[in-house]
Amino acid sequence: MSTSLSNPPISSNLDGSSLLVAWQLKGKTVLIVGGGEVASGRIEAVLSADAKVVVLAPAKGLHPRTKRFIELCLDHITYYDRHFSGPAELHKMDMVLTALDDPNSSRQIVELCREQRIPVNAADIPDLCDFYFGAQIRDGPLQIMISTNGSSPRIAALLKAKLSSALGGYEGESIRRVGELRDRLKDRAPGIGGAVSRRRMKWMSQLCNEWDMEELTQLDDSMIVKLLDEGWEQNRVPSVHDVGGKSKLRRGRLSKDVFQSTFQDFQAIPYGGSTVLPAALGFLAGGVSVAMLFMYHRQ
Ligand SMILES: C[C@@]1(CC(=O)O)C2=NC(=C\c3[nH]c(c(CCC(=O)O)c3CC(=O)O)Cc3[nH]c(c(CC(=O)O)c3CCC(=O)O)/C=C3\N/C(=C\2)[C@@H](CCC(=O)O)[C@]3(C)CC(=O)O)/[C@H]1CCC(=O)O
Ligand SMILES: NC(=O)c1ccc[n+]([C@@H]2O[C@H](COP(=O)([O-])OP(=O)(O)OC[C@H]3O[C@@H](n4cnc5c(N)ncnc54)[C@H](O)[C@@H]3O)[C@@H](O)[C@H]2O)c1
Repeated sequence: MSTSLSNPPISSNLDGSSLLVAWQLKGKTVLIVGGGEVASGRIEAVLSADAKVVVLAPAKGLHPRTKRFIELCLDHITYYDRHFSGPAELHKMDMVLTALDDPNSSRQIVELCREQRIPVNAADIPDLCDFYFGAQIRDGPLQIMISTNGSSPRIAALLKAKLSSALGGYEGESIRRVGELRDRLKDRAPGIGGAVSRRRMKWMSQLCNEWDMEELTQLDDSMIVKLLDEGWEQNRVPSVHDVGGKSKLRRGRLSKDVFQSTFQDFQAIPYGGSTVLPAALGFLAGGVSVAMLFMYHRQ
């Protein structure tokens, strides 16, 4: 299919789904009403987002996991042993989650939240929710949420198991290391928008395309410095081996087309000095790499 800038492709699936975002809760306060098993999952989810949590539920209905969280996370959870008592409970809340065995109370709490424009989820009444939870896979900064938009939470849970088993276990660490490199790159070449931003984006994308994801877990302090000195400063992307790491060459890891297109995009970006020498060297290195990949594929 050919595309052009005047006729860019847009999704044909524009309605009937929900907005998927990574909501930032650090420093915010979340009220959880209810203390059963569902509430315990909510507590875990908001704690992983560094929120302050207020739990409101009679002690006699607490699930053992909810109890454990309350006992272990004293710094993060404020617990009140009582039923929801009215609008004053919502004071200064940034989000409210109800997980009750009493739909009437759920409904009332949701209405109060609406009046105060506080985003709310009621575990038992999807129609009243501002947002749904989903099945979650977490590995450090990697967060995968599977949502069936209210149609089949069980299938979301089953898909989670399927997707988890397809992961290698190193992705979270790769992402953490790349995050560190991105921060250091922004320190070295600061600025928002414009040519420097475009050049940073191309360089980062090319690195992630060319290195195997598992290789990225090796990015320690000294490799990061080398990458920036010998890669970024010289307008090239060294291999993991070039900066003192161990290569992990896999069959089919990078197609010739992908390599050539990212490499050409990267060359097209101007930077401080002359682009002729690095471009020529890059072209030579690119040619050699493509030839090596080609030979590798033919073995
Ligand atoms: C994904 C997950 C996340 C989580 O809760 O953290 C989640 N439900 C999970 C499990 C699960 N929930 C239920 C079953 C029994 C099987 C079944 O009913 O199908 C199972 C299966 C199990 O336990 O394995 C019962 C159920 N769920 C809802 C209602 C009310 C209703 O539908 O009316 C009823 C009672 C229905 C009734 O009375 O008949 C409603 C919602 N549940 C959602 C999320 C939202 C939509 C998400 C989506 O569609 O993707 C939504 C709309 C609101 C919300 O909760 O935000 C979590 C799996 C996490 C994991 O395993 O990782
Ligand atoms: N969304 C989901 O994933 C999902 C999954 C299963 C069940 N559900 C629904 O979620 C609800 C909660 O499920 P559960 O298994 O945790 O139930 P549960 O019966 O174990 O827990 C209910 C909790 O709510 C407390 N409670 C009741 N009224 C209250 C009030 N007015 N103020 C404060 N606390 C109050 C109870 O003391 C108890 O701690 C149920 O309605 C269930 O149908 C949702």
